[in-house]
Amino acid sequence: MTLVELRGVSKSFRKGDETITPLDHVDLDIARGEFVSLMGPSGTGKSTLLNLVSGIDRPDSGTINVGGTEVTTLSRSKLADWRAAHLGYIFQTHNLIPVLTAYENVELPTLLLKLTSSERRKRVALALEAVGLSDRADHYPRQLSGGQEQRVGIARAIVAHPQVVVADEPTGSLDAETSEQVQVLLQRLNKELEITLLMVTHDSDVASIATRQLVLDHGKFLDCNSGAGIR
Ligand SMILES: Nc1ncnc2c1ncn2[C@@H]1O[C@H](COP(=O)(O)OP(=O)(O)OP(=O)(O)O)[C@@H](O)[C@H]1O
Repeated sequence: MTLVELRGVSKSFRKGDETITPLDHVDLDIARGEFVSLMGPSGTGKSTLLNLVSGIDRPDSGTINVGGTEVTTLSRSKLADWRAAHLGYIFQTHNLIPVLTAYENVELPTLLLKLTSSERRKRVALALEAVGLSDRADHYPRQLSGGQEQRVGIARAIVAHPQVVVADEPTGSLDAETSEQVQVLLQRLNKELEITLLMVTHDSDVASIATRQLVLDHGKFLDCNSGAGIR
């Protein structure tokens, strides 16, 4: 069943006198439970695609449907509510708030949801458990290793039980061993918690952990290991 559906999506930016079109009438289907990796040369529009799927930016034309919601038609305030409930975002650098503990950082997105305080506590505890950091809940980011910080960032991305998690180079700033741990974690989240993932990476080894690999170049998807879902 298709969870993310892009149809005829285009996005251009003006750079001085020049217009660049990172995405040119792109179609894409991602099924529920898929783990899709997206590679491609620098500046080809990978982050732009993530920003469109997550409703951070809007396309110039085309439609983007996520879990039955036509994201492109939502008002700014509806979009913020939708994103809080249905979308998780993992960044290259974890973007944790230094004055908040791991628990409080993970709790943050849930404050935008209508939950009782006991439901909220349960969700945060489950998310920290999923990334193996229950024992670090009271630690501040400076008291955590780089890999642990990234895992807190991942717990924060999944705490709202989103339909889709997008990840922009989640291992990009990690050493090889820590990157490996995060890759194993992402695969586990996909297989065990059935989280649908769309991950941008420059590293073909990291891309290979996904169930489907896409390459974006000159505004189009070029290549993948399965033709399904791309035109
Ligand atoms: N808000 C913006 N304003 C102007 N140009 C933009 C904006 N966002 C992206 N671009 C341009 O669009 C193109 C695609 O950018 P994007 O960040 O999506 O590429 P990318 O494939 O993720 O690159 P990288 O692999 O280097 O992260 C680039 O040329 C970039 O400069």
